[in-house]
Formats: sequence, structure tokens, C-alpha cells
Amino acid sequence: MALQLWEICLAAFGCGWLGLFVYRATFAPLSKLPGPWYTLFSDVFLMYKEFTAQRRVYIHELHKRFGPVVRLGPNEVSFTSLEAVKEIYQSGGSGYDKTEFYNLFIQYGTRTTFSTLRKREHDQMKRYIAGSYANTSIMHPEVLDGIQERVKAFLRQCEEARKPAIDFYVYLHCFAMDCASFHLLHPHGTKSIEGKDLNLMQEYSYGDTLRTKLFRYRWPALARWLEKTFQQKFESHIGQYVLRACEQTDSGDHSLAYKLKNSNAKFGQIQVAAECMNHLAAGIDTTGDALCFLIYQLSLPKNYQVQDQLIAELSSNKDKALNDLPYLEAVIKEGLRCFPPIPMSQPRCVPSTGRIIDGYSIPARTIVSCQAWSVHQLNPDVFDQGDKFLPERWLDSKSVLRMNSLLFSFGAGGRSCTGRHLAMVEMKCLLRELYSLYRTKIAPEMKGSMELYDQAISTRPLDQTCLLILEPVQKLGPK
Ligand code: HEM
Repeated sequence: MALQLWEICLAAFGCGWLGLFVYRATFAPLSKLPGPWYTLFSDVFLMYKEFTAQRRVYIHELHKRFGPVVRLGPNEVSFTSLEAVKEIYQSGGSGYDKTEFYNLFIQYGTRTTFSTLRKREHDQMKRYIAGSYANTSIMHPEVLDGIQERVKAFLRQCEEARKPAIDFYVYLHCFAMDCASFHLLHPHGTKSIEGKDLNLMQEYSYGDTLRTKLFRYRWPALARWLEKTFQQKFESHIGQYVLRACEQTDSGDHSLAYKLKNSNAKFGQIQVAAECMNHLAAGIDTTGDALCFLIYQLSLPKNYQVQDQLIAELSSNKDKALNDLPYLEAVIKEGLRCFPPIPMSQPRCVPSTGRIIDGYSIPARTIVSCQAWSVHQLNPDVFDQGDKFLPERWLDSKSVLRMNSLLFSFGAGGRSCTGRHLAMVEMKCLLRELYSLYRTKIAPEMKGSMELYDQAISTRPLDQTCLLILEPVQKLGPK
């Protein structure tokens, strides 16, 4: 009996699928890696976890079950060891190229330092921005004064708040936005702490774009078609604000906008705006959430003694420089370790020759990554009791070098966080001022959950509220 054409096609398709399944299960290089069996065939389960904001926890549980190397899908692997961090993010300086995932961070249709995928182009872009973020630039009195002014505005606002409970989530995100925009756009930075640009912070930080972003990443062509067909414009108010600020001709000479406009690279206006918008986005929720998670921890009764020790260090070292306060530094690092604002995978693409990572041969173009959440918790030889908030660990001079090399909150290598010095100074200035004057406690009316709620790469407190009360330090006296 002669077969119909459709039957032949169906049989060929079936054989093809079967062949692929057999290949993936037995011969494919990733089949030798630890991981659940279903990840050999499809990443549908991983996608489901992404869309339901469970990717980080899912990967973490897999690492606990399978160890430091885990296959996540037919073309994706996650790692937790220092060796893997060094290979993926630091080999050759900047590590491997970024994956298409970073197309999500293209601004105004323009690629920026953050969204540039290839190493060579990134190196060129970075030359023009690195100077603005060097420690010496951030420690410049003009920049420090600008940050200090915003710390004062933050405290003023807390003191003037009528209710006894203050929503730190709101003010900390305003603080982070005002500081970052000051650095990028001065004198056209935002004034959200005072309430003027509060809507920009709210639009940016409260929006839930997780599924839109993931949809654009997983099905870019379909997303583009839908956006075109329905003529959707995703230009936010904050995006328009940055565009307008970059059109001004009176940018302060310490601002990134000024430096880019006056560099010999002759950047167009849209490129300057795209770069600034990206940095602003990189600096709001990260610093705001890092401070929020940390201050919340310090305000829990179980951590009162940490708060007391911080207050003691600050009160007896009033004239010390910002970087000469070891306990303050320890508290911030432990906050970043336990609650990394970017706790999820930072995906990279294995180079065309393939590589050995953590003892496994990984073929070209495999997506590989580490996630800070697991790196920080699943290396007990470096971070003993990794799931506990213990700032004292950073005071142990013998282990601090190893801990620093595994602290992945700012990423690692040439593509790690450009704004880390700015973020550290913002956090140090705010915490020094706050805990020189006040103790913080959880307000009785605080019912919101501070559990991590993941976005595409970052996280935030689930209920986006953190109600605290302030008690003047001198009233209680030194402990
Ligand atoms: C606590 C605060 C912050 C944390 C935890 C943080 C974390 C990170 C991480 C993990 C990356 C690498 C992401 C990846 O490769 O996928 C990154 C990149 C970056 N961050 Fe931050 N960040 C913070 C604050 C800031 C601030 C305040 C700015 C600037 C205003 C900034 C600007 C950038 C830029 C421009 C990049 C891209 C670097 C490149 O690709 O060369 N960040 N950040």
C-alpha cells in the first residue's frame, strides 16, 4: 500500500525528533553533565519557572541536589564555583560575550555599554565611561557633597513624615534615583525625595515588566511584530525625562552626560541619552533595594546587636573617612551577599572553540552563567553558614581575600558593575548619617512581605513596602 505524502512527512518528522532525542540523551556533550533528565530535551520547564518568577529558587534547589554544575536545558548550564566565576566572567579580562538576553536592555533602539554583546565593542565603549566611575572621580568633593545633600534630604523627609511609621522603600528608591541622576545629568537630576519627581520613581520601580521582558527575550520576532501591529510605544516618562535632560547644553562637568558629549568619540545625542538611561536604570532599584533589604535586616530584633555595634563604631569615629569604618563596610558587604539586588543568572555565551569549565567540556555557544544567590550560599568553605546574616565574617582578615573574590553581587571581571564605587559611597553616606542619629525598628503596622520577588535579572521586596520607626540614638544612650 502506497503511503500518502503527509504520512511520509509525518514519519520523517517523527524520526527526526526521535533522532534528536536520542542524540541529546546519549551523545550531546551536555548529556554528561549533572541535572534532571528532562533538561536534556527541552527548556520548557525552565521557561515556566522564569515566567512564574521562580527561576532563581529553582536553579538554587537544583544546585543543592546536583552540586556546583547543573544542566538547565539542552543548551544551558549553571555553575557556582569560584573556578567557574573566574573562567566565565574574568578569562581574558571581560570573560565570555553576553547572550541575546541583554537585547532587553537596549535603550531608544540604541546599544549601550550594558547591552553590547561582544567583548571588543564593549571594551571600546567602556573607555568613555570608566573614568566617570573611578574611585577618585566618585570621591571628588563635588560628587561627595552632591550625595551628602541627598542624604540630608532623605533624613529631612523621614523626620518630617507625619506618621510614626516611615515607608523606607519609597524614600530609599528616591534617594537612589536622585543620586544616580545627579551623577549622570547634573544639574538636571531628579528631585524625587522632595516629591517633585516622585512619579518617575514610582513608574520605574513599581512597574511589573517581568513577563513582557521575558516574552521579548524568548520570542523576539513575535514581540516585535506585535509591537508594530498594535503600534505599542514603550517609551516611559523616565525615558522622556532623560532624553530632555541630555538635550540641555549646560550639563555640569562632572556629569556623565557632559563627559560623553565632550569626548572625542562624537556620540550622537540619542547615544548619550541611551547610555545615561541605562545607567539610571542600573542604579535605581539595585541601590534602593540593597539599602532596603539591609536596613530591614538591621531593624529586626535578632539583629539589634549588629545595629548597636554599627552605632558604636559611628559614634566613636565621627571624624574618620568614609572608607575607614570597617564595621560599616562589613555590614554593607554582608547585606549585598545575603540579598544581592541582582541575584539571578548573568548569562554568557561559550566562545567558538568551546571551553572547559569546572572540569566539564562545554561546547561552543552554550549559555553558561552563575547566579549570586547560589554562589554566595553554596560555597561553605568560603561563606560558612552562607544563609545567615553575619557581618562579623568580613572582619576576619585571613578569609577576607577569598570572600571578596567570591562576592558576586556586582558581578566579576571587565563587565562587572561600573557603578559599584558610586553605589558603595551612596550606601556608606546614608547609613553613616542614619545610624549616627537613629536606631531603626520594624513598625508595628508593617505587614508587607520582604521576601525576594524576582524580575528578569534583578529582585525586589515582594510587597514593595518597608515600614520602620526611628528612635533617636542619644535618647537611648550608648549601650
Ligand atoms: C548596590 C548597587 C548595585 C548593584 C548590586 C549592581 C550590580 C550590577 C551587576 C551584577 C552588574 C553586571 C550585570 C550583568 O553582567 O548581567 C552590573 C552592571 C552595571 N552596573 Fe551596576 N549595580 C549597582 C549599582 C549601580 C549604579 C549606581 C550604577 C550607575 C549609576 C550602575 C551601573 C552599571 C552599569 C553601567 C553596568 C554595565 C557594566 C558593563 O556592562 O560594562 N550600577 N551592576
